[in-house]
Amino acid sequence: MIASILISVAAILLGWLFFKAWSINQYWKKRNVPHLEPTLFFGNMFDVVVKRRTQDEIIASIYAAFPKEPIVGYYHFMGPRLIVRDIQQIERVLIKDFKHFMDRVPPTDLKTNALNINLFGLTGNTWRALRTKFSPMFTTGKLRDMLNQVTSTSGELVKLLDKNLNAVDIKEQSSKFALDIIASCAFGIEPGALDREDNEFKKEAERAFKASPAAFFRAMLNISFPALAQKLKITFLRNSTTEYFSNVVRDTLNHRRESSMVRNDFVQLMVTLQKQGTLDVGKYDPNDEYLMIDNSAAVDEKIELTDDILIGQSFVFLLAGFESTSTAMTFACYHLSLNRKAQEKAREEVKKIMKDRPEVTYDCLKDMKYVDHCLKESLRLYAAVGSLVRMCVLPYTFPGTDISIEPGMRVMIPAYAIHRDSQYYADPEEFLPERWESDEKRMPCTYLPFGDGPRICIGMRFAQMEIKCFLAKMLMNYRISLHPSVELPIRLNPHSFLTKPIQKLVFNLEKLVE
Ligand code: HEM
Repeated sequence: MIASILISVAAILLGWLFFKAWSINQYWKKRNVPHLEPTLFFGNMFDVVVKRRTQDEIIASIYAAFPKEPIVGYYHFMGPRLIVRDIQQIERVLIKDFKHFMDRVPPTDLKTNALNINLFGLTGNTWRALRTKFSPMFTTGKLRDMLNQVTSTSGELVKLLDKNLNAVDIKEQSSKFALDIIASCAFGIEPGALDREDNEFKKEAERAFKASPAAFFRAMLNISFPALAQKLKITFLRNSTTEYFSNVVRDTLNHRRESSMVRNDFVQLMVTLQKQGTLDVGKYDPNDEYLMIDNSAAVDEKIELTDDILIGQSFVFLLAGFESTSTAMTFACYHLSLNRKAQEKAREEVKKIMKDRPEVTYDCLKDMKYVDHCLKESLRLYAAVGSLVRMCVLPYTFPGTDISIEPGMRVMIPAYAIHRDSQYYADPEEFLPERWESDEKRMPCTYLPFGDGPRICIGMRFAQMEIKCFLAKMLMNYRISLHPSVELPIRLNPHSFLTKPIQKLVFNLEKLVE
């Protein structure tokens, strides 16, 4: 008797679950929005789970399936979302109608975790107030001051690489380089300190970013079902990781305040910001304009810069700037190794600019135009973030369409697909740095490795400076070729949050002597 009641209850529950999943899958059909047929529970993301394709590759195939549609629907597991295909509509979402699409995620509980108070995840006016405070940290003047930390770390990198030139795992080496720079600039740790294998900071960072089924599950839950993740108290990172990094920044902040020590890094700028309430922008530079967001719609939100807020920002610089930068360095080496002519041309440029100069300066990097084009082209083909996300925060009707959305709807900008669309790039699959030589302006919002609009990557130029410095050192010191063991074409890892190859990219380095 009890068994049959239990079986009936289970059957009803199961039936309800299937009905719920089925009715979610009717969302776009009911609204007459074009979409591909989803599967129950997985929506259009089944291939991600079985590691067949990445989220961005799936989005690109949906993008390709509707060449005439400005906007299409899809299902991110059990969440209906939109993909904006049309460039003018994308420009509206990212820039012109930004006030409707200000956030990426729903507001989080800022009290439970200091690291939640960071620029990437913050919402609404709190984000805006903080972004305005932190933007001056990334102006040309401040980056120039920080270059020293980058160049001294790049010297260490060459010493490290010289020890073994065969089958070099560039991702591993560039990760050490990027981590050392972030540790030095955002956590106030001396450059080179991470060279020791037993370094605690390095161990913790490696643990935090290690790809594992548990990490994939935590990331998926937080991205796809943030409300559920909050309820279950499952965060992106383990509590021990949060505690460790919070303590490092807290100790550094206290030390800087108590001692007379001054260093050119983000920690110092944060201490000044906390003391004065603002940062001096310094000399006007047109390159800084991208940081000066339109604040006309901002409510004058007063934000007290507590230590927790500063900790959150140091941490997001690590979270947003470590893996993305080292992956971009690896992909740039990959493209240069397969395109020998481009590699030689880039090397000639670097050698010419660096002739009779002991060290790379900010102006040297600025003059390396071809290296810049190689980096731009590499990021076009493999942008670390292949799909930008915005959440609708005010009801919106896409102009010229019947598609209306309500707050809470996620809208995806398919950067990976746009970067490979022959409408915007001739021979889109080819690595052609020369395409960036012509000065004529590209259509807005067709090049998005750092996003666009008021929420564009705040660290864009810091990252470009760091990667160009890395490439300049690599080109001056080594001829780079792909190790014959690397299977081509490369495949992307569907279980990685960022665009990353599934196979290890290893290289042979030939030492160049002057
Ligand atoms: C190659 C390296 C990097 C790439 C490809 C990259 C890419 C991106 C992208 C695509 C976004 C989202 C933009 C949008 O939604 O429109 C973003 C946001 C962000 N990035 Fe980066 N990033 C890189 C390096 C860095 C570095 C080095 C830092 C810090 C030092 C950083 C800090 C941030 C922050 C704080 C945000 C959130 C900005 C906001 O919402 O106001 N990133 N990045």
